[in-house]
Amino acid sequence: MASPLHLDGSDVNNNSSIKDLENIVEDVEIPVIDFSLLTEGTPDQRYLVVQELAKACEDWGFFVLVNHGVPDKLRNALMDTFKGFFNLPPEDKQDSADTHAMNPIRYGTSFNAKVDDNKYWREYLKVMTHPEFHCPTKPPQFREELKEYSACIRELGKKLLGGIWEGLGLDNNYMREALNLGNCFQIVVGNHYAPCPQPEKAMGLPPHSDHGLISILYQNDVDGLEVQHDGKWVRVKPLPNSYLINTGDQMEIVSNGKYKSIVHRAAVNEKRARMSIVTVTGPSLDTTVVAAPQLVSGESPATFRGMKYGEFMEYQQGHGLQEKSVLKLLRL
Ligand SMILES: O=C(O)CCC(=O)C(=O)O
Ligand SMILES: [Fe+2]
Repeated sequence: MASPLHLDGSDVNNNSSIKDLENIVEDVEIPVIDFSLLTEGTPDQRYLVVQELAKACEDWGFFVLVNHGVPDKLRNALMDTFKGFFNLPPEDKQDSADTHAMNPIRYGTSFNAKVDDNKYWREYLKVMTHPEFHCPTKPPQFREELKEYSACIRELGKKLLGGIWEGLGLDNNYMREALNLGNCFQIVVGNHYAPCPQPEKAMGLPPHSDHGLISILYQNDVDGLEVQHDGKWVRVKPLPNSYLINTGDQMEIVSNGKYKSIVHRAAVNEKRARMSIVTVTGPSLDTTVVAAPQLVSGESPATFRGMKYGEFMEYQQGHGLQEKSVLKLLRL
């Protein structure tokens, strides 16, 4: 795949401090959660995996999910189809050009090329798939595959969230209603990071947290995701066929700060194109998200003021991406 970016300086991030290259570690054990125990385990196994999930969310905000049940064939087909989209002639991709944060289909480079001071070495396609399903018309197989994939990930997400609420001592039905998860917002993001001639000077995505409740990510066989943990950047090496799950800003609000959204970034390399597909799941866009009342008390007052999820997302997507900048605005 040819890179849509240029090395005239404008697309390479010259701000090397952002990279913090000294501080990257690889040999850290990231929590692994066996999804099948949550759905098919004995009551004892389920109890234990809910505890593991709670610990992973509290200590990391990030974990590897295995035995998730999403067919490999479907995942691989969709990855190929996203690749097919990025390979289309520029004019076809420009039909979906990112002009506004709330457009249901958005293609672009960097994060928000209109406002980014430094451009990121990334090409993306963001497609809203729930409560209304959207899809680009090319490649022709996109619609069917994305429909099936997004439905599959919604199911997975609902079950994972169920386990997370349980670990927080919250009632699943209550949370479904409070966050209007029947109309949950879902967006599928394809990222393409072409080989970069000067990877030491560029970033694919800068340090940021995701806006939703949880994000469910998989990548091709090229690493590059780094997550912030205990003051270090941990380079993630996924297990074969796994998903990488991270908690987002709405989870931090709902859990009243107990489960922090994890700050992560994407590094690029000189040799091989990297691709990732990230599905972000959140409450319905019109839900005003606040801490679950059961987690607020005299000793633990609410940490964030409420904001409609749709407004939160629009603000985050319409500005430059910077750590947890939107969440910080809501801190009480
Ligand atoms: O490509 C990756 O590994 C990270 C992508 C990401 O963080 C995002 O799309 O929000
Ligand atoms: Fe992200």
